[in-house]
Amino acid sequence: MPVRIKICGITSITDGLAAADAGADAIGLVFYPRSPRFVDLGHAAEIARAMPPFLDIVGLFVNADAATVRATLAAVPLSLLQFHGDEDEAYCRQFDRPYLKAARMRPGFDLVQYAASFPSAQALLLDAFVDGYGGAGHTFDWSLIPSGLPRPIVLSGGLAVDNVGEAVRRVRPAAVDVSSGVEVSKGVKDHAKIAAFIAGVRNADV
Ligand SMILES: O=C(O)c1ccccc1N[C@@H]1O[C@H](COP(=O)(O)O)[C@@H](O)[C@H]1O
Repeated sequence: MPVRIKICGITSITDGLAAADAGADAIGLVFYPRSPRFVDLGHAAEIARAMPPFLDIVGLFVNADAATVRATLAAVPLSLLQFHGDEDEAYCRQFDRPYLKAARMRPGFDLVQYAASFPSAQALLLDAFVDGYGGAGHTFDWSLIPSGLPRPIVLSGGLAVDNVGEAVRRVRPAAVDVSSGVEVSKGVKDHAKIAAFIAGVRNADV
C-alpha cells in the first residue's frame, strides 16, 4: 500500500483543492482554538463541502469537550478524528468514528505501552514533544520508534520537502502528515511545496 499523505492545517478552499490536486489523500482541519490554523465551524463546513470525493477530511482536536466534538461532527463532514492532546481511550472511542491518537515523542517515552492503551485507534500519529501540543515544525529522533508496534504509524513533526524522503525510507510509516513544512506562513499553504512534498514521498516509497 502506498504511503498515505495528509496535508494538515488547511484554512482555505484554495489550499484544500491544491492539496487534493497534488495527490494528497487527506486534509486536516484544526479545531483547536489556540492554533493559528484554527477554523470555525462555518468556514470548516464550506471547505469540506468544496473538496472532491474520496478525499479524507480529518478534524484535529486538543483536549476538546466531547460536546464540542459532537457539534463539529454535526456541522462538518469529517471522515476521521485526530486527537492531539491528553485524551484517553474511552474519550476517543465515544464518537464511533475512526481516529488517530497523537503521541508526543521524546527520550524515555514508552510508545509500546502508549499504543497498548489505545487499542481502538486506527493509527498512532507520532509528533515531536513541544511546548504546546503540535504544529510546531519540530522533528524528533526517529530512532526512538520501536519496531513491531501493534498499530500503523502516521509520521509527523517537522516533515518538509528536504527530509520527507529520508523519513519514508527510514521509518516506513503507513502515512505522513505535514503542516508547517508546506506553508508560506502559519495557516497559508505554499502550493509548490505541497507538490514537491508529495513527489518526495512518492519517489522514496518504492
Ligand atoms: O497544526 C496545528 O496548529 C496543531 C496545533 C495543535 C496540535 C497539533 C497541530 N498540528 C499537527 O502537528 C503535527 C506536526 O505538525 P508540523 O508539520 O510539525 O507543523 C501534525 O500532525 C499536525 O497535524
